[in-house]
Amino acid sequence: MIKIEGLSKHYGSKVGLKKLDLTIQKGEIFAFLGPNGAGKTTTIKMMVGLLRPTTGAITICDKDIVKETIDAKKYLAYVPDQPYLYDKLTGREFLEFVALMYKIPQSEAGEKIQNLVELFYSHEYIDRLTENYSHGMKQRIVFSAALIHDPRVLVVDEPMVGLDPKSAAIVKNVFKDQAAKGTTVFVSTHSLDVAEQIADRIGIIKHGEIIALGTLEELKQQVKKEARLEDIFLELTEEQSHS
Ligand SMILES: Nc1ncnc2c1ncn2[C@@H]1O[C@H](COP(=O)(O)OP(=O)(O)OP(=O)(O)O)[C@@H](O)[C@H]1O
Repeated sequence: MIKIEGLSKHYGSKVGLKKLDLTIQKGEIFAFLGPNGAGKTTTIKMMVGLLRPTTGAITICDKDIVKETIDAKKYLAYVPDQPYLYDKLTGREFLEFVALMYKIPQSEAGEKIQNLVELFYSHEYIDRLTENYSHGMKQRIVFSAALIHDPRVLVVDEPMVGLDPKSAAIVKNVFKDQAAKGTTVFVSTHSLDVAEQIADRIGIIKHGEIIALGTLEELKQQVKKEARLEDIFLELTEEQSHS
């Protein structure tokens, strides 16, 4: 479970996030949408302990990410929008390294890695140096690394950027499978289709504030019409014209 209370972030005089209260339940897939510069990455970086909040608190499975960082991170997995790997390691060596970081016994790590290779269809390239991987191959290894310690909370920034349809389908299925196992999945995305297809609830943020929150059906009621998520998003995030 993720609990966010009174969260804000100021960059000097600039406000990146105003005041966010949000709880995401165990087993829920939450899609975080918003136009460029709305505050999505700011929120995510605070959730995963990469940025200090100006005010407020975030707990990951009841562990405060600022005060109990290591404990919170044991439950957490984060997939950033850009996949960073070590060029001179193979995919398998990278996963072995991550398993070691999480203190997964060597006797278990091999089988876990093999299961992830199967889940992400990475057999063909897992034993090649990652410097020769495409973006999509790298992203699949990063997802595998994120899941290796069986996280209870998975936070993903822009999962579909640069993925081909097969990789995108794999990732969407992984989100659904993870949620079915009880993992909380928080996904920031510009892909309204992805949000529509997989999210249990959707939050739309604009200028650092949540302006809509609920299931797709609830958002439809908010704009009082039978609309696609794209129409709802455009209506809610449209700038007021100043005449
Ligand atoms: N390090 C920083 N210093 C100053 N302002 C920042 C910094 N990082 C973000 N901001 C500002 O905070 C606001 C929110 O930015 P953020 O990157 O969180 O938006 P976003 O919703 O992730 O956008 P995008 O969809 O374009 O990635 C923007 O106005 C941005 O200019």
